[in-house]
Amino acid sequence: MAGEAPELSAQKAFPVSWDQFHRDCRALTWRLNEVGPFHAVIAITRGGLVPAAIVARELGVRVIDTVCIASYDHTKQGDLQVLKGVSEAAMKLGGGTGKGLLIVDDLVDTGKTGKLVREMLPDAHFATVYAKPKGRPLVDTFITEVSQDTWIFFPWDTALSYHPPLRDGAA
Ligand SMILES: O=P(O)(O)OC[C@H]1O[C@H](OP(=O)(O)OP(=O)(O)O)[C@H](O)[C@@H]1O
Ligand SMILES: Nc1nc2[nH]cnc2c(=O)[nH]1
Ligand SMILES: [Mg+2]
Repeated sequence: MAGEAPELSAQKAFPVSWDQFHRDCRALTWRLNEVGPFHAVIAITRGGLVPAAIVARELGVRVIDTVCIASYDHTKQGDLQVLKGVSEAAMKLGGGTGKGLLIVDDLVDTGKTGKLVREMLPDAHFATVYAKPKGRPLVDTFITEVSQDTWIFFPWDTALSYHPPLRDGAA
């Protein structure tokens, strides 16, 4: 069933800069360091790639795999498609159930993506940088919760742009 996020304009915007995202990923790593050690990091692409790189570097993990899932077309979520599953090597490192593996994503919203990956790796630790209330129960470790009607804008999706002066009627 395709879930529809309310139109972007109706939502609160939560823009995140590279600097803020890097600091939030480091904060996530401080928490994960209490839970580890991990044999491998599994990034849920594409949003999990940047946090996975930062977390792996901070935790000294050198085996990084991906689970490639497509579901959102901008703000609308369609059916989830698994384009690539967990590699055999990573599966083996996790004893077939994900034990000692760390799944990383940028955020959990409805929780559908997290649920699908948890079914693949039930004993893995699932971490995201941000979480919305609906998806929060799926996540083992996260840094910041935002409201369900917030749309997070990640640094790789945005750019600095010109904003006209207030006197010229800028919002
Ligand atoms: O909890 P959910 O409602 O399932 O939403 C969370 C997922 O949505 C986004 O990915 P998206 O599917 O947009 O793909 P992308 O990471 O390649 O941008 C985000 O990176 C999470 O993976
Ligand atoms: N960029 C972005 N992608 C999402 N996918 C599901 N929720 C979100 C969100 O809040 N921001
Ligand atoms: Mg994603």
